[in-house]
Amino acid sequence: MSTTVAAPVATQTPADAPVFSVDGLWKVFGPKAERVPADPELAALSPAELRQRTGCNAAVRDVSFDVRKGEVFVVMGLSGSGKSTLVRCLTRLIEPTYGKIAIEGEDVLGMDKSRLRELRRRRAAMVFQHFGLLPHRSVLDNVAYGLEIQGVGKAERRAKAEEVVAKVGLEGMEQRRPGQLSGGQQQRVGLARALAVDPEVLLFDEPFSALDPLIRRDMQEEVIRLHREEGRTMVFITHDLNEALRLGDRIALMRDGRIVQLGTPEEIVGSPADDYVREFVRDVPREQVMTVRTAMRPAAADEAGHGPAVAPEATVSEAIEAVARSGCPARVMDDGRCVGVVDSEALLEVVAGTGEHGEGQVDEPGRPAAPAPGEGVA
Ligand SMILES: Nc1ncnc2c1ncn2[C@@H]1O[C@H](COP(=O)(O)OP(=O)(O)OP(=O)(O)O)[C@@H](O)[C@H]1O
Repeated sequence: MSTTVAAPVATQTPADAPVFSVDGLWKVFGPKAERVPADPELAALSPAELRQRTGCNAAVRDVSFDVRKGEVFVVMGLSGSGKSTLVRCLTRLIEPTYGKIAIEGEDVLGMDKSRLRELRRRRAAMVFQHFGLLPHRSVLDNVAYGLEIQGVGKAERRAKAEEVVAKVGLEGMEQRRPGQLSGGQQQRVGLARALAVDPEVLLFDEPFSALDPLIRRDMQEEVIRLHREEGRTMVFITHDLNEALRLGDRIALMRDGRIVQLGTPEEIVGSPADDYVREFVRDVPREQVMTVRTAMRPAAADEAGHGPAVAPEATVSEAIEAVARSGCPARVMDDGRCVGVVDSEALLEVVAGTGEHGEGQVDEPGRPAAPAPGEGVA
């Protein structure tokens, strides 16, 4: 049995607190696991050396990050990098070995059983890869299940279940059993069940990896739509880089239990923190991820008044289209003001990954190309 060592969590008011705040988190499996984070020499060993010396496996190693309200926070990495362990630690489905976790400023490691139950049932709902549906219950009853175990009355939970079933596009299927649904539809039921309890944060553990590519794409669109419409905070595990880039506001890229880089898709693709990340993102079509901010230069006097307009968050790919159509540089317009221009040369440099903009210089003040201190290379 490992002992959890909980250091005190700073008090923050819910309004300004991140949804999750994780600080120096470790999960070590194996005998006397707690000695590993406590001993700098053991903590510094490679995974293989650690296993050899202690028989322990450090699945999560000294990880720190915040999940901000309303963002889609993606945890990405290859198989075995520690994604599931990390996300399960957030609600103590796996008991962390060392570190601090807070949800909206409340210390998770100090929660008693009933508070923890409340956390898992109401505040941080999980959507799993294997949908975990009850086979003999209808879609509606499966969706209402989370409310039922909370003790919500029948009429109220039925009304809520009907509402979320419609929200995820399963209208007309309320009375079917899970076995009468396709994989994608079953995953929608899983999603609806999590949404029904109206959680502060949805935790997705590789929910779409068993789905075929087209249905997977559909479900990703669904998540994006729900996020846009509801602004719900989401933590999303995936080993698929394209999925991470499509869904993530920010991505934590894990390797051997550590976060090797934490940043926006643009930061990760444009400014990889090390050779591992660079290799990881090598084949990403940069023009679909990088925004025009990367390629922007100040407008000359005769450029500010004409030319196609693009938004600062437009992708390089969109700007290429605008420039190609008009034959002149595009103006980057923010709130009706021209904040710079992008010409074909700078745009092509982003695509090729060469020149001044090759590694994602983000010119705008306050938007560093490199991850912010304490957030980047762990
Ligand atoms: N109960 C356990 N006992 C011992 N080692 C474990 C246990 N659970 C996970 N591990 C190890 O911890 C490491 C991280 O596992 P984890 O499942 O978190 O990785 P993952 O990135 O989610 O992988 P996948 O994408 O394959 O699910 C792996 O080396 C795994 O073998």
